[in-house]
Amino acid sequence: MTQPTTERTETVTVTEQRIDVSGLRKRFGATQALDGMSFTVSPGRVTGFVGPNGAGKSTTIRVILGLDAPDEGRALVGGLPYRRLRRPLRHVGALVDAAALQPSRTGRNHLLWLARSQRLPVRRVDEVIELVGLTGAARRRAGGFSLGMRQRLGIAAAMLGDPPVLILDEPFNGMDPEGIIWIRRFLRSLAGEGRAVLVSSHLMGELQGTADQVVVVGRGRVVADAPVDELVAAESGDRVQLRTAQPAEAAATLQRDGLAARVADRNTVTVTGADAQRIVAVLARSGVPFAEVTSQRATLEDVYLRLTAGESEYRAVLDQEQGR
Ligand SMILES: Nc1ncnc2c1ncn2[C@@H]1O[C@H](COP(=O)(O)OP(=O)(O)OP(=O)(O)O)[C@@H](O)[C@H]1O
Repeated sequence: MTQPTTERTETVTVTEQRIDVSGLRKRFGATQALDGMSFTVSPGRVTGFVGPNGAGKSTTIRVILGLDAPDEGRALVGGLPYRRLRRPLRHVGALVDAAALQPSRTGRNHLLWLARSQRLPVRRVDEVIELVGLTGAARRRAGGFSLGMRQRLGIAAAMLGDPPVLILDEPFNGMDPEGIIWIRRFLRSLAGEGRAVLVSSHLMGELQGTADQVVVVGRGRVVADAPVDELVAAESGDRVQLRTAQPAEAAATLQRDGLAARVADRNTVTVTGADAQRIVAVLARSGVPFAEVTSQRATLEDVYLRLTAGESEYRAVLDQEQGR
């Protein structure tokens, strides 16, 4: 029997919604915390949100969640400012301060209280407890939870309303290695379900395996906003390292073939702008011996350090100009 063509697939579970941050400015006394912050968090993607201390990440998240009002600009979730969402937990789940708990309450009671206050079904509480792997601990007092367990409880709270948009501020904090692996998979599965996920972090390594897109911020504005793969590929710049007992001959041979090769040390040559295959072919033809040819791939950490080092220099120059 043929299936009716109108039958809906079961994998689509959430409506697609995005976060739009545009031209946010916010001043605290003499500090310009946000200075034209603009970016989008798209559905079906994990977007990393990174930057040095004081760059404006938390302030941006607070503005998106309606906890701070911007002086200028706007932040929309699914096209609406947070304060206009009728049942906010159904639209956006957030982990902002995992320590904010009533310590005498059990983990489960904390979630029950939240669910009731937002008129969410009570059965959802046990679902999210299982989802974050807290089944064994949920009936214990939250005051005795480790930071990693509090993070899981905070993520459970964020998931209560089954929201299409998730905002997690430093979710890797306090997680043990097993917890980090769990959260990476969890974030990927949220994006796989079509949710828009914004994750702030200082751990670039974690984001490289997890985020599709990264928004790097400094001094209250966006410094870079690009797919992780693109940033890493651009940083890597087709750099290949060659191990050889005859570096001078190898470099000269490669240069004669039009390649940008230079001797790095007594048994290493670095080549840019060519792939390993071409380098091996040139050397094999000329008969110069070599031991190893390795493509050098940059990490997201390299990208981040370069981008934010620029920010620090800018800050130093600016501070000097302003006589600080
Ligand atoms: N309530 C406040 N009152 C005064 N200054 C504030 C307030 N909140 C933030 N700031 C300042 O605004 C700037 C941006 O801070 P924010 O916490 O948003 O940065 P961040 O990128 O989240 O930093 P971190 O990585 O350290 O959490 C900082 O200089 C901070 O000191």
